Amino acid sequence: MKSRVVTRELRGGYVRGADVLGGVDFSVAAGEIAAVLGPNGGGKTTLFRALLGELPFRTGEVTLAGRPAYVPQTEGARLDFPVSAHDVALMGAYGRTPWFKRVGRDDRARADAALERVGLADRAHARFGTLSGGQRQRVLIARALVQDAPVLLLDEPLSGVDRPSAAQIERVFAELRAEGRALLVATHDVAQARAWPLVLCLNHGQVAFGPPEETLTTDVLRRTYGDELVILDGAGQAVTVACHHQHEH
Ligand SMILES: Nc1ncnc2c1ncn2[C@@H]1O[C@H](COP(=O)(O)OP(=O)(O)OP(=O)(O)O)[C@@H](O)[C@H]1O
Repeated sequence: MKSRVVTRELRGGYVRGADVLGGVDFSVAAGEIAAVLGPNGGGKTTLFRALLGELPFRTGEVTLAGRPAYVPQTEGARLDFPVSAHDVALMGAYGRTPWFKRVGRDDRARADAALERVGLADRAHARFGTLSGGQRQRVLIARALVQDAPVLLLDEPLSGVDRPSAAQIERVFAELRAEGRALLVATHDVAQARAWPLVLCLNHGQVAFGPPEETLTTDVLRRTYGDELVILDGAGQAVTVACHHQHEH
């Protein structure tokens, strides 16, 4: 299968020489989804910034099928801007619109279609800040759909969202995979990662990369999170890591 993202010996950080990412090697093919697991400050967002070309210092190789779309956590979004869900989705078209042109009718239609895909056609004119956390997350995914990128980088898209939003988001993930896109999803949910074909475990450097049966072992999770955070089920299988994030719901 054709690779959409490949990194070789990727290192990088914010200050020259102080690597936050130390040697990351992985490859995600068209139609695949990879969970990116790691503790708080483990380097998940930094990896995404490296793939977006935004990191001040980077060495090694990154091969991408095209510019990736980044879907941030909705918690970081400003809620007081007077923008509608449609305005936010339309922002996905800005990257391909020259500064001297207005966003065209086609892109407006794409924004409508993207909101429809995430189940928010009826909220298109609602103010972004008045939507629920899960709905805002879906709008941010709609923005990425408008961008039409071959690779999507999503920062904890399922964390703290309501159940209907989570179901809708997972449906869209399945569609995006069927379209041959590659998805990297930062998550704290080990059980979720177990359901996906690939897992990348990061703790400043790469701890493991591969299918969940190889990567989600107790040993790997302990090296990723530290002993005290890994919770085992009756069969000794690591099921979760103690939550180190305070998410608002
Ligand atoms: N802009 C920045 N300047 C300097 N250091 C930074 C910057 N952003 C992050 N770091 C540092 O890089 C390291 C990795 O942070 P990063 O945000 O990538 O982790 P993360 O895995 O995404 O964590 P979280 O789960 O909290 O989102 C941390 O030690 C952090 O302090």
